[in-house]
Amino acid sequence: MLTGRITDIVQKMPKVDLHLHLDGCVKPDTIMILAEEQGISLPVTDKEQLLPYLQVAENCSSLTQYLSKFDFTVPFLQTAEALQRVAYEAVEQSAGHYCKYIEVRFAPQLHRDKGLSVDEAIFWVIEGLKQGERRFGVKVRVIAICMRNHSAQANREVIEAAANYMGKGLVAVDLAGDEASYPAANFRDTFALARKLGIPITIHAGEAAGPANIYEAITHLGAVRIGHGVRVQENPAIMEIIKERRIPLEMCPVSNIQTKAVTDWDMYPIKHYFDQGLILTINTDNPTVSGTNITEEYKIITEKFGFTVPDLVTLVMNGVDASFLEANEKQSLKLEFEQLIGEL
Ligand SMILES: O=c1[nH]cnc2c1ncn2[C@H]1C[C@H](O)[C@@H](CO)O1
Ligand SMILES: [Zn+2]
Repeated sequence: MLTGRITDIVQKMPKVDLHLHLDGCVKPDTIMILAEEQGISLPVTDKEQLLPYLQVAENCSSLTQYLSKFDFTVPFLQTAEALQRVAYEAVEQSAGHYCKYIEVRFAPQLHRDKGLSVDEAIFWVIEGLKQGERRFGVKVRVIAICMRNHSAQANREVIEAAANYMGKGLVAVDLAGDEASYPAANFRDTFALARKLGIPITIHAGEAAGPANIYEAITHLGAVRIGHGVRVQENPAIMEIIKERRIPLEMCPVSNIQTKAVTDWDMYPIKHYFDQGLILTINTDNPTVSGTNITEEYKIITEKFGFTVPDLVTLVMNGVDASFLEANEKQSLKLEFEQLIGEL
């Protein structure tokens, strides 16, 4: 158990969340409302019963099983109103955990069943996020995701639309989905276009497949951050490159255990990576799907691995440093964090 003091610090500490999926943080209440509004019938009548449809079970055994939860939620997120609403609520939820900056990611191509264009999907998500930004005082940016199981053309559309929103709320592009079935090397052309258009890149890698994907992501796709990267230790040479180049890993502890990036908490290499000098950031991935929140993530790693308060501060500040904000914005955020941390 953590002492009261450290629990208090974990709670009140200003935080960032750099790896947060929009469709992974929809509240059960909101699904009930969206179902009613959109005339979609639900398999259950109250929100407690709804939770198992949205959240992975204790015995989740793979990333593909984990990803199946999104099949339930995504059909509710096909309109401008729904996207705007869940984006706003993502900010609200993060604000409740003292997040001062978040990067919300989503895959525009998953939200087009009712006729939205890629551009419109991005527009409405940014609208909701901006509304949340103003209301809750959290700085927010968006990351557009290309999906591994989508065509090169579909992913090209995402990159092209993302380019139009650079400087207008969007800061980067990503690749997500079934990593084991679709290696990073399949996406060289997609991310060559992102580089050509000057869009920063983060890539989910080393979660459901080995470090070769991490190597591919940083050397060929141009990733400057890695989503998860949990399995990098399987290749010490690649781990050395990640360390040498100071590539931040967006670790999402609860999700990483659920997807079986490692078998269990005893095998989770977070403290080892930290002690080795890798640049780690702590994030939620999918609060609803994983049944987590950012406070819980910090609590768990502190409890299980003995991170000290100065370690936690390092992890938080790593997040500020690794953000895709402009240099001057990052500098102001850093100062704000230093001040807030000093007051703890
Ligand atoms: O942890 C993840 N790994 C790979 N793909 C993921 C993860 N969490 C969510 N996704 C997928 C499922 C969502 O529908 C999609 C867009 O947010 O991204
Ligand atoms: Zn993710």
